[in-house]
Amino acid sequence: MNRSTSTALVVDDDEAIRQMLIAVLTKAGYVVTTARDGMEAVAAFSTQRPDIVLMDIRMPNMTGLQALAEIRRIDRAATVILMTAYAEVGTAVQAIKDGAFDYIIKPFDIEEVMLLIGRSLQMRTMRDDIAALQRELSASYRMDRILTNSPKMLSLLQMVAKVARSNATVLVTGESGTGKEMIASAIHYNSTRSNGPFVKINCAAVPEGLLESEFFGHEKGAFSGAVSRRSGRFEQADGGTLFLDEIGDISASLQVKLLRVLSEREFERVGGDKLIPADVRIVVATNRNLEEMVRQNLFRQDLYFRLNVVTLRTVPLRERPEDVRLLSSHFLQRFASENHIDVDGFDQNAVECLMRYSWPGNVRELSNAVERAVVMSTGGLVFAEDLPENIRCGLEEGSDLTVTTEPDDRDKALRDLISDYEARVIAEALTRNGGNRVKTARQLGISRRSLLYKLQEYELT
Ligand SMILES: Nc1ncnc2c1ncn2[C@@H]1O[C@H](COP(=O)(O)OP(=O)(O)OP(=O)(O)O)[C@@H](O)[C@H]1O
Repeated sequence: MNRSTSTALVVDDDEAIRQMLIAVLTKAGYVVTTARDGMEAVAAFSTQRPDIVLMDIRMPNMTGLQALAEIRRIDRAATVILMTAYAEVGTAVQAIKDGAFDYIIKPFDIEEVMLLIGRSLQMRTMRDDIAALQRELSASYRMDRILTNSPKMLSLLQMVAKVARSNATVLVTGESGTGKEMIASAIHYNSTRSNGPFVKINCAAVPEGLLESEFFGHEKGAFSGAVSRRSGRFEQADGGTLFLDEIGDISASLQVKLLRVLSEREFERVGGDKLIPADVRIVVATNRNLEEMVRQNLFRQDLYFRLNVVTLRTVPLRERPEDVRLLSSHFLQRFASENHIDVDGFDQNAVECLMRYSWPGNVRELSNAVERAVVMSTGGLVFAEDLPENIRCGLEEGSDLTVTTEPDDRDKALRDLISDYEARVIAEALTRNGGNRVKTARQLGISRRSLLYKLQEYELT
């Protein structure tokens, strides 16, 4: 903060102190206004919003403490320094608990006052910077960062917006790489907890024996290796959202403990006996079928019910071909700029490959494929040859579209083999889309007219 433009409000019923502070602060470059009691102070604060308030505690009409409460009601981030006689230090300490920045004891040393004011303004600048950073961060998780042209995804995002407003526990299900974590962060950053922390833990990535301490923290000496007290993710997420990814992977005993926190809203650190309140909104995700796990007694039914207050299902990429085009262009631009490669777009064959492939790894796989293609390209257009081989051929692992040459195929010309393959791909896509030619053409990345032509050519009508 630029000190020359900082504003200060001096509040004291003692005229001499007011004059003295006006003189010193003005000399130091502050713009100073004054008030004679708490009531005037609150009125001045609400119209002028000074950067700092220097206020006596004992004043007529409204005391400094009452005024502090009123000022904090107007702006919780107000910076207030209280002035007090030695006998009132106990009250001043209480005032700090109530949100005052600090206090000074009268009679005070003017240098000490200036130092304190400087420090408080520094803190204020830091706090503003952090808030701006948090806003930026939350903006980067805003829903408009989730790119989609798919009606299914748009209705999912509408649900996300509704759910975000509540405090309900949310279960996000869906295949790997479909954006479950993105949905969880969108819930957090669009909720009333968005200024609190968004803490995540991948339950499958932490060894089973350590997961309980990762969740709840531990006391010093709770187990060998617990050399000091450590807070867990529940504590770190206090006032915010805790995202438990791969929840289907937690042990039976941890399921019991999680159920307890969800119902009682408090927990103990491992090796501790103090109950710690859990002011945390829980979002969990899994790509496993929890219902089936419940049937097989692998997941507690009561926990499943607790987690399943609202379920959001992400949409696999193969069910939203419109997003393949949108996301591949987005990733192309992103990776081109990150790698300083001058790329204009995809060549038509590359687009066809991208549209034809069924993306078992979903958006993550698409992002990796485009990154590779951009890196492999020599600039200009990205060609099919730049894509990973399986995508170039429209194959995913285990695909029944594998091209095998039958004994009588061996004599066929390459052109005929390619035609046979193309006919199979088109027939498959047509079946997948229930015979809808518009959808099939869009998915294959070819025009409707060329689809009709190929249908005739291959007698697929
Ligand atoms: N609609 C989208 N728009 C932009 N980027 C997306 C979209 N969906 C997913 N992504 C990106 O794809 C990647 C995978 O998404 P995310 O990690 O959220 O998936 P996930 O379902 O949680 O995966 P996993 O189950 O493997 O943990 C991330 O880099 C994410 O930013």
